[in-house]
Amino acid sequence: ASFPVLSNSAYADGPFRFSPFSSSPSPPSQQQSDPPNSDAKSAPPQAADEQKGGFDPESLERGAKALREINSSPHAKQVFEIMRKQEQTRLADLAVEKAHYEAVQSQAAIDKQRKMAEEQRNLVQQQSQAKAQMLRYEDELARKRMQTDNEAQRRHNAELVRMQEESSIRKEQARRATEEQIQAQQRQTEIERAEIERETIRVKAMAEAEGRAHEAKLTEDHNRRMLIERINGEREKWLAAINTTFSHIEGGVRILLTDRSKLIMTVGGVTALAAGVYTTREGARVTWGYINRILGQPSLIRESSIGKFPWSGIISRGAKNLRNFGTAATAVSAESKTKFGNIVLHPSLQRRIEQLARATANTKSHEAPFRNMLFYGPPGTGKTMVAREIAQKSGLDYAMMTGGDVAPLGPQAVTKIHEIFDWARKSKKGLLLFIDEADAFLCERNSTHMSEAQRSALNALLFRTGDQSRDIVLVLATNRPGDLDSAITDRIDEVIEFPIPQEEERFKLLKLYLNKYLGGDEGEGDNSGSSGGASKWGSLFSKKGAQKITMKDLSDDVIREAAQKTEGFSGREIAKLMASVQAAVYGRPDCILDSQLFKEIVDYKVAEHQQRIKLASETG
Ligand SMILES: Nc1ncnc2c1ncn2[C@@H]1O[C@H](COP(=O)(O)OP(=O)(O)OP(=O)(O)O)[C@@H](O)[C@H]1O
Repeated sequence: ASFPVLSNSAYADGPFRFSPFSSSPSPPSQQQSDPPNSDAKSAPPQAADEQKGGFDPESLERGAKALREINSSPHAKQVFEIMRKQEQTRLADLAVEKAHYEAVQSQAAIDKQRKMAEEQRNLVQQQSQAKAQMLRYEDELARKRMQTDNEAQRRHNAELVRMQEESSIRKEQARRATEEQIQAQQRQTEIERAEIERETIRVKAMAEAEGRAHEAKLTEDHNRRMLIERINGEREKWLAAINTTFSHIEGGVRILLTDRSKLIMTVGGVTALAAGVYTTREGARVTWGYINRILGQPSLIRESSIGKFPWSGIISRGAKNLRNFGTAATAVSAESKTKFGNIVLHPSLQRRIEQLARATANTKSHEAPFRNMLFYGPPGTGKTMVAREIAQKSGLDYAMMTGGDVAPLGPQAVTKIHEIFDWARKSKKGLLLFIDEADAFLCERNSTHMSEAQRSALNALLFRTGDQSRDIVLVLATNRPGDLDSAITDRIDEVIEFPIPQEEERFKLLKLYLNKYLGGDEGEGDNSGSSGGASKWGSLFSKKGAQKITMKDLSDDVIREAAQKTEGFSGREIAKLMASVQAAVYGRPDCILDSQLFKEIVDYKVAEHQQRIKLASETG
């Protein structure tokens, strides 16, 4: 059996594909029945194609021919072998191609796996990130919760502390109230005891007095009888004298009425006498007013070192003032004279005041213009005292007036202000004019409370103090420096504040007034105000021979404790406190001042001070 063998090219090129191992070529019948040289061969190709249904048999023919040639060839076996090898090669190529495709496929699978793994990794990473974020968030939440808890705890603790403090304050207040009540009761008991003792003494004294009164009554009766007898004798004597006188007058009047010329002379003489008396009296009054105005001290001046009249200084006051104030030269030279023994101030303030006093005293000798001063501070801190002392120590003449005196003068105020300055010029030493309560008439000119007269007075003062003066030092004292007119403050060279005394100053003040009021040192220093009054009473009692005050266990520690307690007290309040201590001691029969009584009065005064501040803050 022969196999149709196709060449490779024929196999590839032919329009037919058929297996090289098919049992018979197709269609053989047709191949045989249609020889290549038939009529159709001569027909045009298109028509032939149409006859064969589009099939081209030429390639088959060529294939068959080639097969025949191969079959007939002696190398058919080799050809066949080659074909088989070609086929094997082709199969091997296909296998390679398949392997290649498989390799590509497995590469794609690997890529896919890698991609999946990467996606997996990304997913895991994202998950871990989300988890970390969640953990962070939870941590943050926990921290915030902790902070909130801490804050709440802190608030709670603070609330607890506040409540504890309030409760302790309440307890302290209750304790103080109880103590005060006990002390008040003790004081009341003591007062009642003293009252009873006084009553007993009074009853005794009354019994004695009754005996003495009875005796005196008997003596008085006797005296009265004697007196009546003497008066009767005198009366008779006088009646006789009057009768005689009237009989004489009657005679004279009768003569006058009968004699016309004598009557005219008498009437004329009496009229002339009356006119003379009247004229003389009125003339003297006018002349005195004139002299007073020209030479006398202005009525606004309350206190002055210059005598009221030029001659009065020689007689009494002038001599005393001369002794007190001396000349400027002696005042300057004596260092001790600028020490302010009776005034307790902060050391720096004290130094400044002493220096000012020295400077003021020396100004006149150097013929320099004087420097005006303003003292301000809370009431009772020693402004007036210091001004008075500076005036005294500086060796100048001094005069004091009060701002409150100006307003009542009305329209006359302007004249009075000018009078003061004219009068001040007469001083040869120079004059320190101290105006206390200066804000009373030197307040802001725009103020609605200011009357027209006050405004004019202020203008007059501004006019007189316009230039630097070599004759007058103006010292103003006020509690309200802010109220002063700006033109007034413009004329001030030295502004000094007087603060409330500190603990050390309070200690010194307490000691000073303890000595002054209770230590027998009562005659000296400033006696103005209520404190001064108390001092006078103290000396009055001792002069009358009352029991002397005895001090018991009143150490510096007790006084220092009082100084600590009296925080916020002014100098005046401390002076008054010591005056109260003095009064309490005199209220006791034994006149003993012990630390307990002292502490009681201090506590009482401190409570009073607090109460006053409370009231002031409530009303103000
Ligand atoms: N620094 C002080 N040293 C000693 N005593 C003082 C002092 N301050 C006040 N006092 C006492 O207080 C009283 C009143 O003082 P002073 O009149 O000088 O006060 P002030 O400041 O002028 O008060 P106000 O503004 O009310 O006039 C004095 O008489 C004195 O007893």
